[in-house]
Amino acid sequence: MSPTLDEIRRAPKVLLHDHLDGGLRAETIVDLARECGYDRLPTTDPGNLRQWFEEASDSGSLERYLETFDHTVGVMQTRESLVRVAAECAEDLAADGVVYAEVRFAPEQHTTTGLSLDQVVEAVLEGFRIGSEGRGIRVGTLLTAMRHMARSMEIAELAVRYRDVGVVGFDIAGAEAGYPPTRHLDAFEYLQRENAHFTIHAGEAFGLPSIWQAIQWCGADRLGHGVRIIDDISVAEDGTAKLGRLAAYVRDKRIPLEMCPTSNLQTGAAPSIAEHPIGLLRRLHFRVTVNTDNRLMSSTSSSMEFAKLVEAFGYDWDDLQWFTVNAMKSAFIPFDERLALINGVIKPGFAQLKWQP
Ligand SMILES: O=c1[nH]cnc2c1ncn2[C@@H]1O[C@H](CO)[C@@H](O)[C@H]1O
Ligand SMILES: [Zn+2]
Repeated sequence: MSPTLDEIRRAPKVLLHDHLDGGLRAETIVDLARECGYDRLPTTDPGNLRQWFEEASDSGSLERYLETFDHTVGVMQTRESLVRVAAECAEDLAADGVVYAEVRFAPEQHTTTGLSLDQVVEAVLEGFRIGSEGRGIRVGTLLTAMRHMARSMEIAELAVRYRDVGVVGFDIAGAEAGYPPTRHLDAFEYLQRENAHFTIHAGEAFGLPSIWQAIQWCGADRLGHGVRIIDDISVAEDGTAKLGRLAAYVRDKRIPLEMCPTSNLQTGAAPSIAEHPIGLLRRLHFRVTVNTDNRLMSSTSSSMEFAKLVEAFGYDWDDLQWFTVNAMKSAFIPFDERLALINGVIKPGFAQLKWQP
């Protein structure tokens, strides 16, 4: 019997790729816009607004997809709004059965009314603390630098400054084509010298050169999306696969792929769930993880991403546990803490679901 959406919601899940400014509740956007006088929302009806985000994000282009963030970022410019959005994020993830999450956002985008980068980070950390308390979830924060801007070194330093109080890593995001990761090489080299962890959005809207740079020039610990790694894999008619040197390196080194199936359909990175590279990459035992990217824009959740994969690929509980353990192994928190979650929470949780009458 394949796992149902309701059962999947009860499974202990791990989420490594989720944007804070891509996961707001529509009601909250409307409230915050009213409070801060933001008057550019396409509609102030929460139901219509939710639908607007989903449709506007479904353009087949990453650049157009990213335009919708003007509205979420636009209402996240005060300490109170950042605390609220982060607290609700933790609550929503916990309600979906996520036990460990790494949520990312770009501090540099939240300073238009005068907050300092430190104040922005402190507000978000406070919100995650409030929203996680007593809900059986742990939330780590990733600080993102925008790849078209030139503040990555500052943001990398910010991530190191807050590493002991909830920030677990660093990322770059934004339009990929025209903005290769090597533009930010100084930031990545600094993080490596500081023994800090980072992931890079690569191989989503641009191909193998972006993935190659992220890994071999910048030293990324994980890849955000990384779907285009399939351009370096050829599959014969009998199903046997031949890996090129880069794909082989990614698999041999167990470099985690933060895959986000629904988001990829919207930005045109994959044609359908059934044809999504995740099917092949899972079969070839790449270290694949399953993520939401932007729950608002994609109208999704961790459970829904899993449910779609179950439907398209016939995955069972063992597959879902494999994705989940992969994600926990790939988290940026210390090894002993990852192990404790795998053995103390994830394996017992899945065992209970697998053996229920
Ligand atoms: O899938 C994606 N690819 C690249 N950039 C993204 C994606 N989703 C969101 N952002 C960008 O990351 C910023 C910080 O969270 C968002 O404001 C958005 O511009
Ligand atoms: Zn992303």
